[in-house]
Amino acid sequence: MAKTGRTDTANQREIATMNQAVLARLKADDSVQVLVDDKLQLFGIPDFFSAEECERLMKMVDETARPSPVFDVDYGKQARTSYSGDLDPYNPFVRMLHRRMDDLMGVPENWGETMQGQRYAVGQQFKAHHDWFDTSQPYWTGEVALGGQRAWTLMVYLNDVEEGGSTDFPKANIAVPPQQGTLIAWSNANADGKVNMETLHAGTPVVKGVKYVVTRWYRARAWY
Ligand SMILES: O=C(O)CCC(=O)C(=O)O
Ligand SMILES: [Fe+2]
Repeated sequence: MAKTGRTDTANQREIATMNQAVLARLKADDSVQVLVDDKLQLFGIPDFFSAEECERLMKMVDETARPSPVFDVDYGKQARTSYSGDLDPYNPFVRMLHRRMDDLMGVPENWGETMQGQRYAVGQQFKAHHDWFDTSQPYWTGEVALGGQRAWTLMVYLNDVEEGGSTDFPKANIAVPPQQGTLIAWSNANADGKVNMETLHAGTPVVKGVKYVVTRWYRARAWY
């Protein structure tokens, strides 16, 4: 599991402000289901992407996905055995979906990272981790100078998985099953803008079939 934690106090304040606005917006949105609202804030929206959009994205993931540990941030040895890759941020279809997510959140496009696609074959998984950057890693110096911490996570399941592959939040005792088009969103921080350790989560091993997801992380300020 990645070491998690600090960010500077200015970034904490930015995250706290963002959190308040985003939480109010999501709770006022009829399409949004509140899945957890005590230890962490976790929301779900069925059919956020259409089946056609999911099919198109899965093809794009197949074109970009490579073994995750080779080029991604270090989540710890073998924590992540899926294949992953960033989608093309200039692709009009990707941008259209980015904007839909930004509108849900009520934040500018350049607060969101480019959607990252992931494909898990049978047996592949993403072991329990936090999405917060590991501040002990060399890449952190660059990240803090740019967008700061990953304040929010949005994830969309692109297909139904025959067996396995749920996203588990062990501290909140909830397992979200993959369902095509469903978006889940959670804040990685507490109200004070500091990391919420209860957001520990895992992509559990696929037992049968294959699993495709896209993830878009949001900072609390522009990162490009
Ligand atoms: O695939 C999942 O269910 C979880 C993925 C995840 O946690 C991540 O991409 O950070
Ligand atoms: Fe994650």
